Amino acid sequence: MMSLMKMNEYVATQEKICEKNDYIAPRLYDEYGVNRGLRDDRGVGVLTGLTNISKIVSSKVQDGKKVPCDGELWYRGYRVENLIGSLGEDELGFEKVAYLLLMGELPNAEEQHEFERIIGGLRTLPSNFTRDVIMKAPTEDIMNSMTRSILTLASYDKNAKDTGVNNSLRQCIQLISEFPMLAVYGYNAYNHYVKNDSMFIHRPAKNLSTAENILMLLRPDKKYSKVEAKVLDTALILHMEHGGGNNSTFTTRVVTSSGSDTYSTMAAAMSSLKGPKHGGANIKVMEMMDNIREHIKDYEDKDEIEAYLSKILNKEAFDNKGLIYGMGHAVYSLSDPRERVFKDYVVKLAHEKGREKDLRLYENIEELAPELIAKQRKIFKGVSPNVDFYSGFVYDMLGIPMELYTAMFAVARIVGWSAHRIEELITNNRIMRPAYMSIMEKNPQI
Ligand SMILES: CC(=O)SCCNC(=O)CCNC(=O)[C@H](O)C(C)(C)COP(=O)(O)OP(=O)(O)OC[C@H]1O[C@@H](n2cnc3c(N)ncnc32)[C@H](O)[C@@H]1OP(=O)(O)O
Ligand SMILES: O=C([O-])CC(=O)C(=O)O
Repeated sequence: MMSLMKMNEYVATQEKICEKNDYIAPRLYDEYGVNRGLRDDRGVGVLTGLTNISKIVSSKVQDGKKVPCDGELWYRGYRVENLIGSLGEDELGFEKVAYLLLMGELPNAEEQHEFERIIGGLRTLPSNFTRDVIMKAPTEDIMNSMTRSILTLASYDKNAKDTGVNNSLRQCIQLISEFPMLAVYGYNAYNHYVKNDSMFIHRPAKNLSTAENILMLLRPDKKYSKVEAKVLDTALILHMEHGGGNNSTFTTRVVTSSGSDTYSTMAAAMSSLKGPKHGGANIKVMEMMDNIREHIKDYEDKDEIEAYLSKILNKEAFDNKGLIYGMGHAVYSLSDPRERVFKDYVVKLAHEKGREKDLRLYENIEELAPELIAKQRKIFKGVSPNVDFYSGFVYDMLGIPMELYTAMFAVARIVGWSAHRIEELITNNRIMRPAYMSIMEKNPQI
């Protein structure tokens, strides 16, 4: 077999050839009227579908002109903050909101109880699945581990290929129940085999909610407080759904439209979500914050913080990608409503846990970064902190390990993906096939 060094040398040379042959001048996109990233030059997405599942508002019309406004997120006709606010102090809402998104209407008490009983009853994996699949080849990349598990679960489903609506709904509900186990057990395997820590695998409880199960499965003593369960439950509700155009949900709709099965569709959506510009940003924010802490002496010194953020933007620091993670959004302009809900929890938890110093650093970045990005980039719609600027800080204060942050997003977003798969199956029935303008030159020599 070729050595890694030789292979690296080979691809370093070939990379230059690819760069020469694959380069397309940005001006050609304007010339041919092609919207890069399926968005126009003001960042507005190309219209590709209709949905009843959720609505995102980021601008309104004032005196006949479209102007940016504070962000709003609606699930099936209800504002997400109102849904969260309508729950009792100790009431956990993941299952109720999941029912709303999947079925299109709020459940009555009996329907909710039945749905919770079904979700609870499905919290089980095939015999030896944890040992034979999850424990094999442990990795810190829990999204990869989960994706592998999802694809393998197809082999245990006698009806895996049936893409009918009712079979797909059954598979989606089953995966929603199984995701917390795939995530936590994947982490447990990594924690033991890679980090040399102790191994424990708790069984999930039928009568506990999704958030409680996650905390219980994660902790050696299975204990958690009501407040911790409430905070995690809220985080999951906030991450459940975000329209048809976000990268992973669009992936769900594209793959569904080809007639593929539920397992393959969800595996594709997972692969999209883990990207650092999408769901993977929650891990990146934490890595970036660690990096900033290492390079900043005074968390109160705004000049020092600004200078380091400038270096990040100029690709001279952190991962040299030029992005300040947790900032900016493809749709929101002035604010992301979910960030505001997270911020309330962050403030409460940071005081309880003695993390005020960290909170100050976050708040200073929250204040400085949008202005800096707006100064250095071409931003038409405004830039503000997104849902994941604070989510990692919250998870950290709940004792959830960083490797699981994007997986927590997936545990929630599979609900939205499922709703969109069902909507696509019921309403569309046409393969998605956009066009690419070919600028290739024909070579008549052979
Ligand atoms: C759950 C979620 O998916 S929320 C998003 C999570 N992602 C992140 O936090 C990663 C950091 N943020 C980003 O990369 C971007 O803001 C995205 C991917 C979320 C949205 O990207 P876009 O819609 O292309 O943003 P927008 O149109 O406002 O960008 C305009 C310019 O500002 C840049 N920009 C936007 N956000 C940032 C940022 N946080 N840091 C640096 N530059 C940024 C864009 O790269 C673009 O630059 P370019 O013209 O040189 O290509
Ligand atoms: O909508 C998007 O582009 C990103 C997303 O999924 C979210 O913010 O939850």
